[in-house]
Amino acid sequence: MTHVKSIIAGPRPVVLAGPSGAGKSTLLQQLLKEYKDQFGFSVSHTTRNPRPQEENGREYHFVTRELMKTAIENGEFIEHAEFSGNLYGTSKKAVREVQRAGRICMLDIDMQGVRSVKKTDLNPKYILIKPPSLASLEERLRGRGTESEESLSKRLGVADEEMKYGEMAGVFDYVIINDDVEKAYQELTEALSEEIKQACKQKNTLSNGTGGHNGIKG
Ligand SMILES: Nc1nc2c(ncn2[C@@H]2O[C@H](COP(=O)(O)OP(=O)(O)O)[C@@H](O)[C@H]2O)c(=O)[nH]1
Ligand SMILES: Nc1ncnc2c1ncn2[C@@H]1O[C@H](COP(=O)(O)OP(=O)(O)O)[C@@H](O)[C@H]1O
Repeated sequence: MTHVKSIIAGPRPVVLAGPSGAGKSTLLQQLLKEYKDQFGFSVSHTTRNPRPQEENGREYHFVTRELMKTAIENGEFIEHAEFSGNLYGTSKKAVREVQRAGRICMLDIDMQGVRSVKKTDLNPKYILIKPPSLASLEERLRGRGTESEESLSKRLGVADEEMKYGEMAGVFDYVIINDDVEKAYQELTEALSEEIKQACKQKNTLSNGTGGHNGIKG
């Protein structure tokens, strides 16, 4: 067991995993927009090249392999993995920053990352996002227009196995099939309803500064 709790205090984080193209980013973007005070994104490091709309420090910290390897050796990461020919990893700092802001930390990681996190005491809630079929996954990944044929086939090549692991009993707390995106989003907010309720309550308490009372005297 790797201990990370002692350096990362705060509410229980949430892991979103599922094959590339399942819709994790789409659902996360909607959640982080609607509940921007309640949830925060764990900005991972990666050695892959940024896509046209991506910004360094927002979607990822885009770094060289050399820099990332050194940081891993220095113990700066909770977990890391090689995916489709690139390194990806969650730094302790990324999670700490979200926790410090009083938000629930959302991690978007692959199945290797899930396996690694399970060996730590981070103890997140695990949510699996699945596409309705492998055919629709391919269609969506092609439609996104971000991948070369090589990268596409690498992603599809591991998707089936990733889902098989994800579907094993006890690995995930919730499984959401992202067929209709609005329905999937609703299921996600239901899976997080307790977190949303708690975070909103806490925010109200903080904003009126009275421990729950509305502050109006008399
Ligand atoms: N283990 C691990 N996986 C990550 C991390 N960040 C992203 N990933 C995963 O890496 C895979 C590829 O991510 P990306 O290149 O952004 O492609 P996309 O998920 O298809 O948009 C996805 O399965 C992500 O969930 C991380 O910090 N650790
Ligand atoms: N329910 C859905 N129906 C159709 N297309 C979708 C749906 N959800 C997401 N997409 C599209 O599929 C592609 C992959 O989604 P994305 O969120 O990037 O997946 P991931 O982050 O899991 O790799 C994107 O182009 C996105 O707009």
